[in-house]
Amino acid sequence: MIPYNKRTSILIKGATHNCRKTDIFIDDGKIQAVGEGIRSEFKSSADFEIDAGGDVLLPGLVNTHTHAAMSLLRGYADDMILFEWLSQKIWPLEAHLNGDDVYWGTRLACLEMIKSGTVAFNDMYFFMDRAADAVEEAGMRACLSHGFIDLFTEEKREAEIKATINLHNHIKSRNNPKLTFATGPHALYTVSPEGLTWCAEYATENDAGIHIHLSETQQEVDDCVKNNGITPAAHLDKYGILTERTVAAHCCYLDDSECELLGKRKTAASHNPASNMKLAGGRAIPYSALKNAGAPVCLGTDGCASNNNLDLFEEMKIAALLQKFTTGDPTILPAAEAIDIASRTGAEALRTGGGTIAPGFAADIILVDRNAICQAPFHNPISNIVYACGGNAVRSVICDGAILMHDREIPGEDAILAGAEAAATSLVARREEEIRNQS
Ligand SMILES: C[C@H]1O[C@@H](n2cnc3c(N)ncnc32)[C@H](O)[C@@H]1O
Ligand SMILES: [Zn+2]
Repeated sequence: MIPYNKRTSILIKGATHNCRKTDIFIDDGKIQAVGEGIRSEFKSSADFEIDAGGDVLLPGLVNTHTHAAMSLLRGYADDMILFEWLSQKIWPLEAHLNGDDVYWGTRLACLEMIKSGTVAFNDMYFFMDRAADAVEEAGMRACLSHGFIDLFTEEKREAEIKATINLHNHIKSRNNPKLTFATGPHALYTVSPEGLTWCAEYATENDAGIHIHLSETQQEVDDCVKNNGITPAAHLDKYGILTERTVAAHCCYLDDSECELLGKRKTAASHNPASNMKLAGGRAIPYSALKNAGAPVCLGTDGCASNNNLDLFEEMKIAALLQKFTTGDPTILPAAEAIDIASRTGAEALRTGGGTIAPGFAADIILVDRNAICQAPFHNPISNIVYACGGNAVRSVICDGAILMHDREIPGEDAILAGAEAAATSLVARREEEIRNQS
């Protein structure tokens, strides 16, 4: 019997780590020991053993920008310009969302993320108490934020403040260390200065994260400079949004001084290359400038309506290729660094305690199939993982010392697929009925 979703003491034997055979012992949700031949020392302490058979051991991946329940909108609206896509298709459909939709959409998203080696994610959406149900049942870690959109009116701002405080209280009441809270000011074009200030102050008072979209398009930059006389990052900084607890998604159009500012504030930039390419944002994140400025760069998928999946293996490859292609420099963002931005830097930004394979770190780890086609030949498993493998090469996932997937099995998968399919069908039907009534 596999003890799914329950903390256990686990001995993993014969994994490949840093090109060497290694064992790893996990207990109390933490990595206790890593090394060749530690099995004799820990054999009697382990409740469960996994024979890794050479599978590649990696830190669990961290998706630093998602709207998980948008998995229900996968394929609903593609091939459009960002603002038209949001205002004509996505927001009118989202107006019909209810808590059950968010529950099923987040269940589906968690299933997809676990299947592709992700253990933690940073999520901004609505009805987030129901997202919390889904995350908890899946056994993952998540930082949850209510998408705060006041559209520059005081009435909406009051409602968003209430929703944010309610979510914070709800998460505290669950008393689950794997669930954390962030304020979620959507973007500078949807949130007033008063709203931004409130989100910044509330997060700082509560030592919470801040999750925001930043500098996704040229339009956002042009409008910000026209309306405020300063660049988007400077605008957010004016209202206290750029902190070391902040994750800013996209960051495509940051200029050098904005990269310096993120570096100074230690604000993490979440790179979402697939979404940027699909929505044709027109520019890749200034990866080297951010890195040189000391700003942590991490990786995210964005929602399933603009990606259209949650596979961070694909995202690592796209990130590496996009940097190489746009800079003309094939040495930029090498494979090991792509894995680093998909795991360690994200774990640090979300303060999960994981992201590194060493004693004392959270037992958030994955095993990638040694016998997958993408690992043949086995010259360089790190290269294979970034440039050849997809998330379906992941065999096992452990989060907080609990097994979430073993040999690609996750309990309840069929019921999740059925529940999500039904929720998506009903959501679109409600929107279609509205369209019929309007015409
Ligand atoms: C939280 C809110 O963010 C919206 N959303 C989803 N994808 C993007 C994007 N690339 N840029 C801006 N907003 C986005 C969701 O549709 C939701 O309305
Ligand atoms: Zn987004």
